[in-house]
Amino acid sequence: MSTTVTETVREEPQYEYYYCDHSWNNKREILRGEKAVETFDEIPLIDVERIFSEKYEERLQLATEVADVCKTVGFMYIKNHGISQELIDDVFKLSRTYHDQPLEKKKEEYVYKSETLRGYDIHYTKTPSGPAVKKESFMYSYNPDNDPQLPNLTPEQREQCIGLHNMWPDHIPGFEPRLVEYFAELLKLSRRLMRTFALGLGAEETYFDSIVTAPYVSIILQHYPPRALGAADLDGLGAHSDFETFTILNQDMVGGLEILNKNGFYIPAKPIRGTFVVNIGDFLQRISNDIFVSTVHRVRNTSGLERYSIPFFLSFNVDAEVSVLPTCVSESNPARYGPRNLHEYTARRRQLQKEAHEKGELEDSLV
Ligand SMILES: O=C(O)CCC(=O)C(=O)O
Ligand SMILES: [Fe+2]
Repeated sequence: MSTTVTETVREEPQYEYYYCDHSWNNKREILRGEKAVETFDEIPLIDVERIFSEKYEERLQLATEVADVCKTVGFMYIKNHGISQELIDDVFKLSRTYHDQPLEKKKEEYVYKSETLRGYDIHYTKTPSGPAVKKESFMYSYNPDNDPQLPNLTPEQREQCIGLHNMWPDHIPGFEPRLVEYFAELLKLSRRLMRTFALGLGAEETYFDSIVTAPYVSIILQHYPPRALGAADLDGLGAHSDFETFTILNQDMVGGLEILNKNGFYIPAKPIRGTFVVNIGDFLQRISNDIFVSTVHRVRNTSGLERYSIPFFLSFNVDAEVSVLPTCVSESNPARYGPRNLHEYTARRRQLQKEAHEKGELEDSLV
């Protein structure tokens, strides 16, 4: 009898639940035992120096390598990306300076003071001795006035660039100018990478150029304190997929980011100095007709140290209706999705967040 019970339990499919499309009801089956498939157990490192090459053949070769990883892992480290280590070190210093301030000071830029939810946010977890900070963040977004490639916008298009309403802690010397400089550098890199993805999906290199002229982009200065003793939630950031086109993540040397492989194992994205982690988001998966994969990941800071990371999320221009790429469909594999405006989707997300906050319903935020 007991054997039968054990076997029944073993046969039950198991799922990893994750946050996507406004809900935690998304699940991936964990493929173990006989169901296990070939999957990754490490994150590839790609030298992207060829992104700057004058030779089309070299850029194409890089795009093919990158696309192989986007189809299987959805995550990669990139090195030789052209962004100075001095600038990277400076933005981490500024992030530490910001987060080291007293809570009341940080709340001067509290997201719920802002129409567009830019600024400071904080999440707590329960512990036997009361709430403990799980993660806090400072977010800022694309401001067309700071784009090194100034866009030509109508007043309506300009008004939709929510980074015009960024909130800055003016009392921290150099904070805004250095972070704006970092944003501009990453914007340039991301436009190059978008070309690499276009090529990797079999399209013209410039396929996306006209819809990343004034894109919706955000940077978050994330701070994960060491996990509190007896914390109800082991995650600093729960399992989720990113919803934009792709993310360029800059992490410090502490570690804690983990990537879910197909057999349900979380693979650590160990920090490698001088690299960024780049991962595909849901929207690029969607418009690639699921050829590229948006992989679930989470952050668990078990180090006992403060952890800082700085993700950069790239979307398209606010008025871009984007369809599945023609190169990703065929007669036998038609488009699985219709056109979508990612900006409307993100506006809806902000609206839901605001409503949940007003009702005091944010599940893990006891603010
Ligand atoms: O902090 C990290 O390493 C990852 C952050 C992340 O996944 C996110 O903000 O979407
Ligand atoms: Fe993420």
